[in-house]
Amino acid sequence: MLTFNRLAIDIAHYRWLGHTTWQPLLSNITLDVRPGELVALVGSSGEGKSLLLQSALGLLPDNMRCRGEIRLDGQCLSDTDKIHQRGKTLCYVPQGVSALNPLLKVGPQLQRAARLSGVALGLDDVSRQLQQYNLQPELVDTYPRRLSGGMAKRVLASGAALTHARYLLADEITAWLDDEHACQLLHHFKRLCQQGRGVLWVTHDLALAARFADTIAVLHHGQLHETVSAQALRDNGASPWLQSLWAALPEQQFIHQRVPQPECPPHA
Ligand SMILES: Nc1ncnc2c1ncn2[C@@H]1O[C@H](COP(=O)(O)OP(=O)(O)OP(=O)(O)O)[C@@H](O)[C@H]1O
Repeated sequence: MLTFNRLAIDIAHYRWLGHTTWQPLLSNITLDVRPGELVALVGSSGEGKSLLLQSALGLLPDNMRCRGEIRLDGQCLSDTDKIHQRGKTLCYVPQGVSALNPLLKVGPQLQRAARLSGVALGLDDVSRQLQQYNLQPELVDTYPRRLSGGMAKRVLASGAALTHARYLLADEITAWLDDEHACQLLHHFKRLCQQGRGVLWVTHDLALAARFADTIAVLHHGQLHETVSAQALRDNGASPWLQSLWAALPEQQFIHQRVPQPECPPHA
């Protein structure tokens, strides 16, 4: 199990004469991702969702510090462990497509990512994987600059799935995708979960989260506001605030009601 235990992330503010103050971005985040589970992490833009994923991989920028614990199968990860697990046990699917190396063709790039997790693949294997993600197999022989934004997102996601990493930390994998491609991609990720992998998926799409995730974790004002099963949300069992956001989605016929303040205790 991948566990964030009372995780906090602070940002440094440098002042005169080398004096530094730390401003909290996230505090007291406790969240589990179990093998076989798809956890959706939702929250407003700038809440710190991407940084939370990056903290597990030792990828926080130099001007940030992380407190609390990140545990893998019960064992607390040191900074060195995080670097060691990166790409092997924990695979990051970044939000930006600039993560693809512009100087390396897609096929060798995905082969390299798989190799890091201990899987040796031929270009034929990569082509087949691309086809499963509705991409042309010839893309193995293509440089990333020839991919559209949505194609590049699917290349990144399909590449992560090719690795043998037990946990995928997937940052907005469905952004820039139409509904059909987004659902196809999430069906693939659900299948990875059925095979025993754990996925922590950052998204702004509550409708997709309610449909595909097992658990939904909501960040608000630097805290974990609530963690609820997607089934509970669909059954009207989440906090009044989250339930109202859900009810206001087009998929729910925009049921209009006053949105309670998120500060209300859940289920108040
Ligand atoms: N190197 C940095 N120095 C200072 N602040 C930073 C740095 N990187 C990110 N931030 C700030 O940290 C906050 C959280 O960023 P993060 O990318 O995690 O947000 P997010 O929840 O993923 O947002 P979005 O949904 O828009 O992708 C933002 O306010 C961002 O400006």
